[in-house]
Amino acid sequence: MQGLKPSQLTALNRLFNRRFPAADVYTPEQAREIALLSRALGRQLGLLIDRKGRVQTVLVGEAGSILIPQLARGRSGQERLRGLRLLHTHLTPEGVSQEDLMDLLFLRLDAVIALSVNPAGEPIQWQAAHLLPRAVEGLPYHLSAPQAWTRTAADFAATAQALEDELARVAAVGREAANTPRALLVSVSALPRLVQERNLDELAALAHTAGLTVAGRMVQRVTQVNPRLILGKGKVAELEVQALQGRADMLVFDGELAPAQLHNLADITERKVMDRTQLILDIFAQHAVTRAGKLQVELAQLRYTQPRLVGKNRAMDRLMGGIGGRGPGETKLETDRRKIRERMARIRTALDQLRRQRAFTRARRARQGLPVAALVGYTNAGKSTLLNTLTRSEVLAENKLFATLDPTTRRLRFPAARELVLADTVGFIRNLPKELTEAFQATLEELESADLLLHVADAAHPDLLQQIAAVEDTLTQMDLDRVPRLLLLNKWDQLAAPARAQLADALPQALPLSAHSGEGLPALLDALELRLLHPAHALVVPQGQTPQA
Ligand SMILES: Nc1nc2c(ncn2[C@@H]2O[C@H](COP(=O)(O)OP(=O)(O)OP(=O)(O)O)[C@@H](O)[C@H]2O)c(=O)[nH]1
Ligand SMILES: [Mg+2]
Repeated sequence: MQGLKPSQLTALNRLFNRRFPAADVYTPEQAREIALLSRALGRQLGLLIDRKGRVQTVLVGEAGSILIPQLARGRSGQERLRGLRLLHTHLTPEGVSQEDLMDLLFLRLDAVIALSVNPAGEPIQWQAAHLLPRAVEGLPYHLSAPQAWTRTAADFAATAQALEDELARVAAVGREAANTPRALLVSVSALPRLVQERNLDELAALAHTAGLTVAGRMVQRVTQVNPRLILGKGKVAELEVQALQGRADMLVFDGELAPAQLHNLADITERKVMDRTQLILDIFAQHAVTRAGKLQVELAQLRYTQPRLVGKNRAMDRLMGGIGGRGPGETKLETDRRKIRERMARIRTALDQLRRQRAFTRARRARQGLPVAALVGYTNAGKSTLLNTLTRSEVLAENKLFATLDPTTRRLRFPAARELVLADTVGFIRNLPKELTEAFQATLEELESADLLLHVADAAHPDLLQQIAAVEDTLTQMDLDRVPRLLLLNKWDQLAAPARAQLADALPQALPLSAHSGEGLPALLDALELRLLHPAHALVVPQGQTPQA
C-alpha cells in the first residue's frame, strides 16, 4: 500500500478484528471508525464481510471508486451467492452507484452497502442493494431507500439466505436434466433479428448434441460488432443476471469470438464462455472414435485455443478444455504454449502416418475394383440411416447433429454378385469453422476416391435450400465438385402432397426418398447400378440429367 502512514496501516489492520452484528449494518462505533479513516485517507474504504460478520478483506480505493480484486471462487455453485457483502464508504453524499451495482451482479455479492461520509469524516447515510431471484419491473436487484446512518437495522445475511433458497427452489423444479451443464445462448450481430433467431435454433441443436441444457437465449442486434469487446459491460451485466436467474453455468456465443473478445468477456464474467466453433470442436471431441478422428479433433482444438491464450490468466481454466474440461482423448489440454507446439507437431506426424495407411487401404480397394459411393450432406440429414437401410447395418443413427464423425463403409450387394462400397461421412454444417475444414480433410479424404457422391438432404427441413447450398460450397472448397453427384431428398415421408409437388418442381434432378419408409429406394438402387456398375453407360450421361431408361 503506497502513501499510507504507519498509523493508518495499523488502523486498517485493526478493521480485520471487528466483528459485525448479524442483523445490523454495523455498530455505531464501527460506522464512525470507517468513516473517519476513509476521510483521513481521502479514499473509499471497503470491507467484505461474511455471513458470520467477520471481515474477510479490507479494500482501499481511490477518492471516487473502489476496485474489488479477484475473489476466491469458494462458493462457486451458480445458484449461490458469494456469501460476502461489501460495506464501503463514499466520500460524497451519493448512494449506491452504477459501479457498485456491477460489482453486486458480477461478483454475486450478498449485498452492497454505500455509506456516505461528510467532509468532517462523519457518517451521514447509507443505501444498500441486493439481488432478486427474478427481475421486478426490469430490475434484477432491489435498491433500498437511503437511510440515516443511525438506523442500523438490516439483515443482509438473512436476505441472502432467502434469495439462495428461492434460487434453489426454482432450480429443483426443473431438476430432471440433473448435472447437465446449462447454457445461455447469445447472438450478437448486425444480422436481422429473425436470422439471428434461426442461427440460435441451430446453436441450440448443437448445444443439445453437446449434452448441454439450454437455459435461455439472448439476441442483441448491433450496427457493428466491436472487435475488442463483443458486448458493453451493461449488456454483459444483463446476461449475467439472465444467467443467474436461468441458472446457466456457461455463455455460448453464436459465431466465433476473437481472442480479444473472449478475454474481455472472461475478465468481466465468471461464467464459462464458449463460442460456436468451440462447441462444434467439443462435439467432435465427444464423438470421435478412431485414432485419426481423435487426433484431428485434438489438433483442431489446439489450433483454436493457441491464439486465445495470453499468459497465465485466471480465465484460462474457463477458456480451456471445452465443456466441463472435456478435452480430446480424455486428456486435459495443455496450457503451456511450448508444450502445445510440441504436441501439435507430434499429432501431425501421427496423422501423416495414418493417412499413408489409409491411402494404402484405398489403393487395395481400388485393386479389387469395387466402385465407391459416398454419402455426404448436412448434419442430421439422414446419411447414416440411409446407409443402415440400404445395407441393413447398424451404424449409429441418432437425432443429433454430428452423430457420425468417422468414416464408415459398408458393402452393398447387387444381384449377380456385383457389389459397391457405400461410405458414410461426417455431416456438413454452415460456416464450418476453418480450423475444422482443414483438420477434417483426412476424414473426408475418402471422398476424393469416391466414384459418386450421394448428397443426402433433409427435405423436411425449413432450411433445405440453404443446407444444400452449404454442402455444395464446402464440396467446392474441397475441390470435390468434380466428383459426380446425385442429390437425394430424404425424409420424403414427412412431407404432404403439396410440399412434395413443390420440391419436385424446384429440384427436378433430385431423387425423393425416405430412409424410414423405404419409398424411393428402388429408384436409388437403379441409379447406383446404372452409374456405378455400368460405367460405360454412366460416362455418356451428362451430369445432373436423369438417364433415359
Ligand atoms: N422421418 C424421417 N426421419 C429420418 C429419415 N432418415 C433419417 N431420419 C431421422 O433423422 C435423424 C438423423 O439421422 P442420421 O442418419 O443420424 O443423420 P446423419 O445425416 O447421419 O447425421 P450426422 O451423422 O449427425 O451428420 C434420425 O433421428 C433419423 O431417425 C427419413 O427418411 N424420414
Ligand atoms: Mg450420421
